[in-house]
Amino acid sequence: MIEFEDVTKRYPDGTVAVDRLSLRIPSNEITVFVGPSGCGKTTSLRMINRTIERTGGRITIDGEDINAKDPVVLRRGIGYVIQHAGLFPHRTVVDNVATVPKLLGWDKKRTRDVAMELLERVGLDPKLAQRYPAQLSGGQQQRVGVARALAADPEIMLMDEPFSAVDPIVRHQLQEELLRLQRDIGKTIVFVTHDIDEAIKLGDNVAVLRVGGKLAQFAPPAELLANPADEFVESFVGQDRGYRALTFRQAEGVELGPLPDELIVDEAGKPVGWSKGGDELLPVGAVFHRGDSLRAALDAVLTSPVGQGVCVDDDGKAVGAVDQAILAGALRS
Ligand SMILES: Nc1ncnc2c1ncn2[C@@H]1O[C@H](COP(=O)(O)OP(=O)(O)OP(=O)(O)O)[C@@H](O)[C@H]1O
Repeated sequence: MIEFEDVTKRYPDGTVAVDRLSLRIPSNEITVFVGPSGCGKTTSLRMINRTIERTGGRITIDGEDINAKDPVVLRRGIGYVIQHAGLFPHRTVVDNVATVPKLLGWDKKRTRDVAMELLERVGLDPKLAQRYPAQLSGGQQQRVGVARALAADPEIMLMDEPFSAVDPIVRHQLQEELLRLQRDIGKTIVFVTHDIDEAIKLGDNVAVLRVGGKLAQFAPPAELLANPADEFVESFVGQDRGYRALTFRQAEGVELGPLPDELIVDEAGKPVGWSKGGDELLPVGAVFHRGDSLRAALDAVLTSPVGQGVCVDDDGKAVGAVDQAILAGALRS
């Protein structure tokens, strides 16, 4: 656990970037710092690896004050990923990933093996290993940045707006991959973003900061959406928070109706379209799985041309349908 106790950062010009911040960042989970520009997110993050020194309070990792450690030793146990990846332009991809293992004096073979394995883990084709950063797309560079931060197998990963500089589609992919990776590696990740949707999607816990570096709320995303602590948090999480809160409600409890006769399925039972009587088929619309959220179920109903959302099992076989009336009942409960 990383604990902030009354942590303050006052820059030499008098700016108070972080003001008596107290919070506990649980191990092996993703904690997101979110808030408007200038609210002290980056300052808070960088005080953890002491690339910015706090001016008041205490930060401990597993009970030990980080100031009791040599900063170089401290940073070896903490991976750091930044916007635009910050790769070394004159080193190949594999050499970039191998940066810290080389500093630690690992032998060549082990270093290379670990670097290649990590490239694969973050979803990069091994063929890219010998390229230089400028020969990669922005999304690929970010993946290399994540692989480099993971190379020495640190307990903690600090990620400062790592996905802000890529387009929305790549950003979505990188977010999904981070969640997948985290299911395997279970690191303590502290992630900074100004995007509340990203915070809600990635965070096990979200710390909302307000300008002046004060903590407005620290809570799991579902709690943040359901019970914003004050007007600032409420306006920051957005107008459609009720709808977005459905992301955290399981569709599992929704009673499925029978498959309508108009739904045409193939021989494996997978939905192929809605029959209009003749040969023409209307598209199925979005489908949802049993374990999906109520938001996915609602989306299926809204995108279905006949107002019936199709539920499928793990093999893609249609197992039931829901309509507005069934969903309305689920929402009321
Ligand atoms: N070296 C510095 N000297 C003086 N003030 C600074 C310094 N670095 C940052 N600040 C100020 O501290 C406050 C917090 O900055 P910080 O970069 O931590 O915010 P942020 O929430 O990460 O912002 P953004 O989302 O825009 O990156 C801002 O008012 C900023 O201008």
